[in-house]
Amino acid sequence: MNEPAIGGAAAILTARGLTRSFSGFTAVKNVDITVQRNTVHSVIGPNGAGKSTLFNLLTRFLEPDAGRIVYRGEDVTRTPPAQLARQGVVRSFQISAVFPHLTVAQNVCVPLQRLSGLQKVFWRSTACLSALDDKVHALLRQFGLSEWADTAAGELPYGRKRALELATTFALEPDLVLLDEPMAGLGTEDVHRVADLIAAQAGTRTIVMVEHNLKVVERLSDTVTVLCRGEVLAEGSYAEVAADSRVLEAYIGH
Ligand SMILES: Nc1ncnc2c1ncn2[C@@H]1O[C@H](COP(=O)(O)OP(=O)(O)OP(=O)(O)O)[C@@H](O)[C@H]1O
Repeated sequence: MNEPAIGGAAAILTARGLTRSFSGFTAVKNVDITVQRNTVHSVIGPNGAGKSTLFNLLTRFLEPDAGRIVYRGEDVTRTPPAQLARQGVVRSFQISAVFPHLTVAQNVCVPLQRLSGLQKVFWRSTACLSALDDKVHALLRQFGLSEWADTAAGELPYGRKRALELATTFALEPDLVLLDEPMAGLGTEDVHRVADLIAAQAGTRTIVMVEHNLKVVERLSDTVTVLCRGEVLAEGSYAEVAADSRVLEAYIGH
């Protein structure tokens, strides 16, 4: 059933009044969020602010105690995560798991195969690669992985593995991608490289990102929502929220 366009016509995902408690402790409290199509929307906040809980609620990995979620005009508050993924909401990195014993090219082939609707699983053979060769190699180029095509994914350096996770996520041509701390564990050089990869996708996809690296948030985000103690403390451009004294206090307080 189509819902009235809460959040405006350009909104792709809206949540209203999202609330979730654990054993009497409210981790996410009455959160409203509106994600505009083809923007990068980051969720930041001090440790324990409720970012992961919100992320899990939006991707339907957690049930809300209250509130509703609307995706492209449809109420998805109770939609199972797998169905939401089929509707174009793809979450890294849990869904786009990397298979360590497959090569990088074979890993990219898996989601492409799913997308193309091929019935049989050919990923151990060369059949898949020849059928989807051009697409595989275009994706590998796009994500800086061409020279690693024949390397087993498990042997990739950490930063390249993150690039592969992104490649398999974006291979599914999602309308909305949710990235959970894409810079976690990366060294400075890899942070720049992975941020470049995400920046290259921005504008043609909608990206929601939970991220601790504020430099990356500043560079990539159109909108930033700041959570503190489970509630929305501030929202706006990075410059706007960074200039908000309550945001500074929340970070210093932690
Ligand atoms: N499954 C759970 N059971 C009990 N408490 C939980 C659970 N998940 C989260 N919490 C609590 O909810 C609060 C918010 O946690 P959450 O992981 O969402 O915060 P976060 O902002 O992602 O933190 P971090 O930046 O440290 O990852 C924390 O106090 C946490 O201990």
